Amino acid sequence: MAKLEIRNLRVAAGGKEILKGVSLTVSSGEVVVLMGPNGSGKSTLFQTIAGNPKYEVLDGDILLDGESIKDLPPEDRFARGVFVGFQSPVAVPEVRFAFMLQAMLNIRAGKKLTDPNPQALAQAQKIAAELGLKPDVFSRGVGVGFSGGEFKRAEVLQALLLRPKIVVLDEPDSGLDIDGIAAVGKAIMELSASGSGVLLSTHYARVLRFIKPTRVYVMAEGRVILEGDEGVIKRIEEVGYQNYFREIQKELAL
Ligand SMILES: Nc1ncnc2c1ncn2[C@@H]1O[C@H](COP(=O)(O)OP(=O)(O)OP(=O)(O)O)[C@@H](O)[C@H]1O
Repeated sequence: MAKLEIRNLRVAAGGKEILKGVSLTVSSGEVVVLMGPNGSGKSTLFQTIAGNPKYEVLDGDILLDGESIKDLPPEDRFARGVFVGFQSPVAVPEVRFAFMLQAMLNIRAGKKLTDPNPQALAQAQKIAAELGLKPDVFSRGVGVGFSGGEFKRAEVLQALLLRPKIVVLDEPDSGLDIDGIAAVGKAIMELSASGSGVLLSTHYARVLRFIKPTRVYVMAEGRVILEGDEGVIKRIEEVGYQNYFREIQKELAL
């Protein structure tokens, strides 16, 4: 049973404090959804979980299975089983996508980066087909010429291959056509059913056609202001964030 715990995290970037005390958890088998208006701090949280050095932790902690990973470099967090898929992944033209997948699996299996791993590649191609990812991406540089939807599918492909303890996905439904959302939604449920804990951000209730969230957190201005269930996502979609915030303020005042 794995657990990622974000404890009262305060984070600065570009000289200003962006996260102002964020706490949340995600455990094996859970699908936890993070929502919040543009600029509320969701991507900042995910970058901090990944260990991007541009994001400075001022206070608080990130615990994996009770141990702090806050000061570990990104590759060690990955090796311990934390996989983060970004909102706008970067292209790495020098590395073929097939080589990167093979290298990731080799690292995890304690093999050399360059060891041939035909079974892994065959498995990756099978999953890619299920995700609707065209076979030619394997021979291209990582992300080179990938469409928005191909980027998202490629990230989910990596998660499905690796089966990490914790999968963090920043807007996995953005840029996807409806078949892509269905394929990625199915993959997210499969990941949680097989024991990964999934934390994802989204702006839209349409994901609910394909995923069943365990819990929903809502962020505003660098803080988690609310924890609820999928009803929160539906209500936000109906009335918008600002009206929703006014509604819950009224409720809290009653
Ligand atoms: N490296 C940085 N330097 C300066 N400001 C930053 C940096 N990274 C993020 N910010 C600021 O922090 C705030 C939160 O941004 P963040 O990308 O985390 O929001 P978000 O909730 O993911 O938004 P969106 O829904 O638009 O993706 C924004 O005001 C953003 O401009």
